[in-house]
Amino acid sequence: MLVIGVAGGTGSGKTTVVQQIVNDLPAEEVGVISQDSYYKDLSQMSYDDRCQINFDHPDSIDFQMLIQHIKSLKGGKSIQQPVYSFAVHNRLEESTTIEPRKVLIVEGILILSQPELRKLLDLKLYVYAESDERLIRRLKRDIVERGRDLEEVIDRYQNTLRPMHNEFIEPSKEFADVIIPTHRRNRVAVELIRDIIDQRIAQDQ
Ligand SMILES: Nc1ncnc2c1ncn2[C@@H]1O[C@H](COP(=O)(O)OP(=O)(O)O)[C@@H](O)[C@H]1O
Ligand SMILES: O=c1ccn([C@@H]2O[C@H](COP(=O)(O)O)[C@@H](O)[C@H]2O)c(=O)[nH]1
Repeated sequence: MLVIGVAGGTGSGKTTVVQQIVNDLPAEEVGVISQDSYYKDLSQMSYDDRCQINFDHPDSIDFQMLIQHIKSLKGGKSIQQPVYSFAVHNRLEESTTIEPRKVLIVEGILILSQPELRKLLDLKLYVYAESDERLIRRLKRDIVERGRDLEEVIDRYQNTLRPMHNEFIEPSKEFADVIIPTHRRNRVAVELIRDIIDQRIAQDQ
């Protein structure tokens, strides 16, 4: 199995790049897991308390479970991936079955920040966009898709998102094999990654 890690700040375009890569591959050969599914279970807290959590700090993620799940998939076993709701800031009761595939893409802001996790990655990508562009994208997305308002997004950006980005995410760029700029749609970078994946799939046949 080829395991590809895709990191980058919020709004950098990770999900979009992963989608472009996946669209070009046969569905039965590629699986995607998102770091967002591994936010810790906060059921014991009230909604108001959950709203105060720093969701950009590595401690908010159950990396042990994520690492265990990648190891299981590498070992040919399926996993039950938790389902996370941004609307309620919590894990839901249900889970999603993910089957092992030839290619596994693991995507999320902090994917390159954890040494134990990095060891499991065969190819490390960092998706890059300027911070003002990321903030604009995040504002639009969170208001339209995640039920936030302007004040909430700006407050989180200033208090947790920006400092955590500077402390944990931006420095993890040094571990990337390839940095993908997304100030515009970047077809060439996606084709490059696709070629690497094609070669690996062909080798395994
Ligand atoms: N290259 C790009 N140019 C313009 N908009 C983009 C680009 N890449 C992503 N977007 C938009 O920015 C928003 C955030 O992108 P997304 O892929 O969800 O980022 P991430 O997963 O890194 O948070 C989405 O609305 C997406 O359509
Ligand atoms: O309950 C939550 C959990 C996380 N967030 C924010 O999500 C982003 C990470 O997701 P991306 O898709 O990479 O943008 C992170 O910056 C958290 O602040 C949230 O708003 N609510």
